[in-house]
Amino acid sequence: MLNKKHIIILAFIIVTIICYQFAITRPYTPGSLTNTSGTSFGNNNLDISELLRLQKDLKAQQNEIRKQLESLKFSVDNAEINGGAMCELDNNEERPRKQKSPIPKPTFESDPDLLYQMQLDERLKKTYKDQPNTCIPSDGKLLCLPNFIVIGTMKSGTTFLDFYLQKHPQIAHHNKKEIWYFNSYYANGIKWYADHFEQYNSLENQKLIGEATPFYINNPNTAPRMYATLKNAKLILLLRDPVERALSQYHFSLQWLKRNKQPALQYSFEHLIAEEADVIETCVRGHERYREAFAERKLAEERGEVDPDSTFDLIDPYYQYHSEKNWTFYKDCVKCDKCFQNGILHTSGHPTFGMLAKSLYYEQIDFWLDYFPLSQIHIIRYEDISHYPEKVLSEVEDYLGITHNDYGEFKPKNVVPHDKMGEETRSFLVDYFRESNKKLYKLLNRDFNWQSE
Ligand SMILES: Nc1ncnc2c1ncn2[C@@H]1O[C@H](COP(=O)(O)OS(=O)(=O)O)[C@@H](OP(=O)(O)O)[C@H]1O
Repeated sequence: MLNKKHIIILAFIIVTIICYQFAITRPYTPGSLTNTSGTSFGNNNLDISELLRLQKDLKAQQNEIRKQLESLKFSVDNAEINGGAMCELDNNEERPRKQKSPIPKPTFESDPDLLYQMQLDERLKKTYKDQPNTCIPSDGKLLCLPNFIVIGTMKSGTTFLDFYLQKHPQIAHHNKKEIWYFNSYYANGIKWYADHFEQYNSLENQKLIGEATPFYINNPNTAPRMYATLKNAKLILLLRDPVERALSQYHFSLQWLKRNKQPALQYSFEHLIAEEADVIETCVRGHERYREAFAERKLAEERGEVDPDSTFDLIDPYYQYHSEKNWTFYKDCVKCDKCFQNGILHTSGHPTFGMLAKSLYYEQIDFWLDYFPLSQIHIIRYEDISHYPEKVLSEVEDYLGITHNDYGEFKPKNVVPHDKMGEETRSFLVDYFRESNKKLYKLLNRDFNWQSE
């Protein structure tokens, strides 16, 4: 009588023979034997109908072998269950009985299609990304653009975040943190933009691409351009207590002007913020007057009181006063109709401009919401970076759909040492940002716990 060992050896021999059979009767793969015109291939010179007949025969043989294999496996399994009990008695060992289902489940041996499907699934998994595909074909290669973009704000830890994300194994390297494509170099085109990032020639094992330009958030051209180019990109926005952010920008500006051999700033922080507050007020007020006057003019034209071809002049004393100063950010503001509507002065990227305006977060985000939904903007509270850097990074990783990385020790980046501001200035600024902060907390349904009182 056959014992378990014999059955297993026999089964092994049979399986080996069957595997050999499979190897020589592999399933027909479209494209391997025929071309699109249906003509014959190779040295055998077989025609297509003969090939199809052969394929049918092989499939039938294959099915027959598969059936035999299943019944053989079934009897081996049963013998193993029964024989197992005997072995337990022979060896006087306690061994748990195997709970085998009498109906065999499909395995690789019994179903080569299953093996193929699993291999395919594995391959698809490798190329699957929970990220928008931001690659386009160009000159026979893939041109890949960012999947995520840190859009601001200036002086809120963007260098820190970018530095550590660049250490993540699933993030591609860039040749610089701030590319300024959407605010300043848009005309250079996407090839120029893509050249700043490590590129790939296949979707397999592709990394995520990202950059961090803090001036994107406050430039009125950026959101529409970004929407037109990368409307599915994941956006990241860091926000710092607006009062502290403004002071940090001032000190950074002093340093920047020196480093770039520019004339030093003539004014104190207090002087600049007072002046900017006046400009913002004027700018917004000036635009309101302009709109009112323009509406009146249109009515007068309709009533036939004014010749529509005559010029429409609005002499606003505030407007004139600030225009004469030729401030870049005032000119930007004049050009940006949408900014006026939001009551916000969008400022140029120059570090000395917009110490207040860049801290009016609600107004800036409100503008972006015309292009991107809030769910597409991951917001980080700057103050959490120093207290919980691991948490901040792991939340970013979750948002980007990448693994949690061990970054080692965290160190602050881009630090500009400076003194604290005076109490009077602080209370002016706290007051100045109160309304905007309130609206921000409501919009994001989140209390940033900045010094509001
Ligand atoms: N880990 C950590 N903890 C606390 N603070 C940190 C950290 N890393 C960077 N920083 C501070 O972030 C400020 C620089 O921000 P940015 O890199 O966004 O500046 S920039 O806009 O790119 O110039 C700058 O703030 P100031 O020093 O007040 O100017 C940095 O000191």
